[in-house]
Amino acid sequence: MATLILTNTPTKAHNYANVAYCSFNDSPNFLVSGSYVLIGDATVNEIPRGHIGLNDVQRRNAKAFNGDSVSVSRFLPPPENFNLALLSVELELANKDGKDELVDAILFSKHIREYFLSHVMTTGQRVLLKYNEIGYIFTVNQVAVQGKEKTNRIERGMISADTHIIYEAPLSSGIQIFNQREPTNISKDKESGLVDLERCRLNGFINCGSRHDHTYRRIRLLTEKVKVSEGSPLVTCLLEGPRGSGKTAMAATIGIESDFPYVKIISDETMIELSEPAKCAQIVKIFEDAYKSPLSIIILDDVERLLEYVVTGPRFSDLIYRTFLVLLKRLPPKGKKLLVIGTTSGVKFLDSVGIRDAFALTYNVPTLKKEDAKKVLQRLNVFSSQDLDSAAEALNDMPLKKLYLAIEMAADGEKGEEKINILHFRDILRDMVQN
Ligand SMILES: Nc1ncnc2c1ncn2[C@@H]1O[C@H](COP(=O)(O)OP(=O)(O)OP(=O)(O)O)[C@@H](O)[C@H]1O
Repeated sequence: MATLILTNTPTKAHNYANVAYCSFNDSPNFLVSGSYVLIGDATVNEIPRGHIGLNDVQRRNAKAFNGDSVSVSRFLPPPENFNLALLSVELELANKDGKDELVDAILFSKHIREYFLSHVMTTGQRVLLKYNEIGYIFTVNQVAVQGKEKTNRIERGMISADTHIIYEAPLSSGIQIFNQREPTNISKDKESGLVDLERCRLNGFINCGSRHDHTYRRIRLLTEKVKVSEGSPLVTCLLEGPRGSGKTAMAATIGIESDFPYVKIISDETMIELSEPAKCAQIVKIFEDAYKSPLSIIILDDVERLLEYVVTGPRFSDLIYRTFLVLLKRLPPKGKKLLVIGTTSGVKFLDSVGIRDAFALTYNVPTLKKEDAKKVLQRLNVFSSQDLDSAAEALNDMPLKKLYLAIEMAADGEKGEEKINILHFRDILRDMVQN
């Protein structure tokens, strides 16, 4: 046990970390008041010897002020498993300026696990962190160490890549949490798959009119059929439509909303910088992992891009092509069911090489008609009611991606204004069409 004098963190930038700071000469690996872990590489020269630097939240939690002496003892993790299976926290905003925040539990947990990997969390501890440029504080309510979920005595453990985090946010906190799942309902495989899927619908998933909705319902129905049907254990379908019409977001939403234990997206992004054979190996591995789960969904996003299709030059990868042909026909083992959803904006090409036929069904995801665009604009609430029809008219036959782009560009030029000026919006659209 040692006594150190309390001071600030070296700079404000050091506030957003779950560490305490001390002089290089003072020993690292301390635990303050049973709560804070001091990690070795956080020691900095700006803290005088014999002092310990804590942020505001830590000081308040320790009920101590700058200049106070605090007792600090060396903390040694127990030799047995110390990783947290479960961390339950209460979330609040560090600065309450009246603005509400929507927090995606899956993405937020990923951030916490990466940022605080190997940090020790103790019941009652309050941690300040920054996420998407917003300051949050979480208070640790409950912890459970792997293999010791039933023991109430353990009140601390270390965050690992497998720690499942549960959030509570009182109504008054201004935080709304979504995508929160019970730990037992979700496998690690599904959770990592869901993170990739959530990235495909960063704008959420809103109703884009009856034609989109029709396709969406058809695919939903397919997932139900796969679940209950005694027929083929493999169902394959293709979502085709113009670039940016919303195919990926639709397939991702089907995956996220399904209760299938294994859901994975295969896209160019998930296989970046891999060689052709490595890509094939990864694709085969994903299918083989799916065969182990009773119910799986695999999304093949942008099939022509996965095939490395280019309009000029060597046209596509023969190796990936043959891999797809095999996998789209191979039946999962007995008792396992798989739904494969492909997306494409190059259906003619897929037709010409016989890949389209490998999918049992094809559905269209169209551009927006003006009544669809109006629905989306109403939801986004960026035009005054008298400009709504005119804006929707200008967007007739546009893919959703262009609608979002045009709105973003128009809103950029309207800093401080609540609604977008329709004339400015039309100018932007005209430029986009001309380019
Ligand atoms: N229903 C929806 N609600 C809200 N945003 C959506 C919806 N569908 C698509 N988007 C958004 O529109 C943009 C384009 O969607 P998406 O990438 O799914 O289109 P795509 O047809 O797969 O495009 P590409 O052909 O380029 O692969 C994305 O920013 C996406 O988040």
